[in-house]
Amino acid sequence: MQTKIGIIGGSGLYEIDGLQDAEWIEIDSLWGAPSDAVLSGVLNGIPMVFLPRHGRGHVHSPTTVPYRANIDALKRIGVTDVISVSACGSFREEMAPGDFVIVDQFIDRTFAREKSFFGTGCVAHVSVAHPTCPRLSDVCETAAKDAGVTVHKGGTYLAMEGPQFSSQAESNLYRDVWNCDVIGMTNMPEAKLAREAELCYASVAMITDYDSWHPDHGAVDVSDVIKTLQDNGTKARDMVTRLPELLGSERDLCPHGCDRALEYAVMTAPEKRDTALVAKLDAVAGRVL
Ligand SMILES: CSC[C@H]1O[C@H](OP(=O)(O)O)[C@H](O)[C@@H]1O
Ligand SMILES: Nc1ncnc2[nH]cnc12
Repeated sequence: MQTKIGIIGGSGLYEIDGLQDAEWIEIDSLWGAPSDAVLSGVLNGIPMVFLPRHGRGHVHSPTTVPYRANIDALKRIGVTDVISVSACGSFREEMAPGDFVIVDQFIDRTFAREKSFFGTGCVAHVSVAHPTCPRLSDVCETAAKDAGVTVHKGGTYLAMEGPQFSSQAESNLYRDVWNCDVIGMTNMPEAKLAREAELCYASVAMITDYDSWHPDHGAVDVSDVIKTLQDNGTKARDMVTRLPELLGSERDLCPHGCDRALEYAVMTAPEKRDTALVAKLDAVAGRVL
């Protein structure tokens, strides 16, 4: 199978460099309109698409990002590997602004978003015990290191609803009691939906601030985030240009089973399935329905 890379760019990453034959393509999704068109092209011989998570011009809030449409659109156009790049606050002194963290766990505290492609008439339960793909995460780690970034391998991402930042009490809870490493507002339900769509998913957290726990840094505000956003975006674009060579153009089955997540997940008896929902699931779950 041919690798096709999908980059979801968060705050500070609204474009990527070096795509050949690049064009913005509108993708129709049965799950509504994606955040924006996708920039589609070829990078170092491998097809790649880029989707700005908040849309060009930062139109969507973390709550209103159309997560299902985004993942469905990427699956629909043949993406095999999704790399999410996000601006995040840090709960660790050593994970400093400008560093990247390769996230491998999440605590999902979001509550105002649709979190599944499945539901009444087609129920499915996938495992998200290990929500990111280790193979793809390794590639991101190498690419970021090669781009000269200080990289921390592994970290727990607290996904909050937002759009307001956390209170100091919440920040302390997430850091001291829940042992989280970074905080952001967008990787959930994105990672869960990628798993439902049988896509390999890796998350690169670009640290912009110390949230609100750090005695020497005070409470985070958007100006803190913006200070490192531009530099982080430059590093992320460098990292992205290194991904194709590391991933390779031919792709075997994922050794961690991301691409087979639905194998035994669908519970609803075939004769009881809702035909309209099954039709909507053509790209995400057509393989097993
Ligand atoms: C601009 S600060 C808060 C905003 O930035 C992050 O966005 P993304 O995850 O898409 O990089 C964070 O999650 C918030 O949405
Ligand atoms: N401290 C923070 N909390 C939530 N999302 C963020 N994005 C960047 N910094 C953040």
